[in-house]
Amino acid sequence: MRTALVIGTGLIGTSIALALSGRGVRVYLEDHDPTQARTAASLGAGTDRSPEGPVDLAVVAVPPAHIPATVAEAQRRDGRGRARGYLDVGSVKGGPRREIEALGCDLSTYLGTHPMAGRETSGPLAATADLFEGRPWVLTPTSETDTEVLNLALELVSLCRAVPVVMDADAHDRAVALVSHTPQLLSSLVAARLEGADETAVRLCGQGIRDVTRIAASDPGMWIDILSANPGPVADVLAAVAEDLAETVSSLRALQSADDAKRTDGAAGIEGVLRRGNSGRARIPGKHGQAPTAYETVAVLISDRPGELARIFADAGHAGVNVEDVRIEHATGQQAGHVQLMVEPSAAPVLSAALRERGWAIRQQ
Ligand SMILES: NC(=O)c1ccc[n+]([C@@H]2O[C@H](COP(=O)([O-])OP(=O)(O)OC[C@H]3O[C@@H](n4cnc5c(N)ncnc54)[C@H](O)[C@@H]3O)[C@@H](O)[C@H]2O)c1
Ligand SMILES: O=C(O)C(=O)C[C@]1(C(=O)O)C=C[C@@H](O)C=C1
Repeated sequence: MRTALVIGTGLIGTSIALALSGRGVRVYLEDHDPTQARTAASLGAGTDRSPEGPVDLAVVAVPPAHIPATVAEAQRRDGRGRARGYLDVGSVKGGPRREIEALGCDLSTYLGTHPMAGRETSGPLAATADLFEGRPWVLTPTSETDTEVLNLALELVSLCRAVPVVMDADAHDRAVALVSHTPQLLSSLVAARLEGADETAVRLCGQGIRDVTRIAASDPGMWIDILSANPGPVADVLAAVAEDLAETVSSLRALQSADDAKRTDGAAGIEGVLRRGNSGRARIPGKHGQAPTAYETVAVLISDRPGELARIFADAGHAGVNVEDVRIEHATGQQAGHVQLMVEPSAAPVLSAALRERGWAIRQQ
């Protein structure tokens, strides 16, 4: 692929454009808000001038409700279309595809796709070239899809260092209802309990609630669009969660009972939920889609000043230890926090000893 047109230069469009530009593709940037395209261009994602003729691939990265009309307009521009192939990156696939078909689009040059990577922030300034590295990128070809367009999509996925996954559009929508759309709502529901909560309670927020509510900071406008395009499958999963919730409430009420037998049942109910949670969590794939790996955490106290993280990673590198994952736990009301370095279990004692030797304070886990 030599040229690409990205329509919609927000978080996802600009991240794709940065990855493509970084690998030598000439990228044209377009947005209905020209300041977004200009910002993306200033970040090095490409040019905000219009291409003179058709490009190899047009990537439509606008909100789901605008995808069908945007694909149709791009295919029809100047009677010859703006590209050899068109793909969208929307979070829902079945409904938009049916609308694209209803608009009379050419289905041979269109392919619906969905990169399973994102963030809770929007816009070009939140974009990064490595957003998709090692992440699944769903492709939903049908018997009508041209091989050339599928190959262009595979090349795009490979240039973004993602992992292609081929799925049927409706199966995709049921899967993301489970692994993305319901989690978004549950995160929002937990965070919503804090809205009117007492300040004394809110001040106690620790890492657990921060983990559970990170995506509650997402843009409501984008999510209304996503959920409106996939309401049935999300309602099905949420209804199953609601049944579990009702049972969990009963178990907790039983635990309040004076009757021993009821308390035993209540404890068994709660234990059941927690254990099912353990086994569901254990199924989440590890880095780069590999089997889940149990890493050991080395927690190091760091102060909040420039260069601390760089220094700790350099010291881990000198010790010959590969840091597999990292998290930062900020201490309330202090200019300090703990950086949690996740490493292979055999590397944990080596890393702890090396960091202690270099003066770092290690917290026992
Ligand atoms: N945010 C995520 O985590 C994520 C992950 C994967 C896929 N997606 C999908 O990617 C798409 C873009 O999401 P985002 O997070 O980058 O949103 P964003 O809000 O950061 O960017 C969307 C951009 O599209 C522009 N736009 C809106 N309507 C347009 C139109 N008709 N023509 C041209 N430009 C238009 C907006 O001005 C904005 O710059 C959505 O379809 C979303 O479902 C999002
Ligand atoms: O990490 C996040 O912030 C996300 O929620 C990204 C996430 C997801 O649920 O995995 C959100 C919606 C997109 O359609 C794809 C990715």
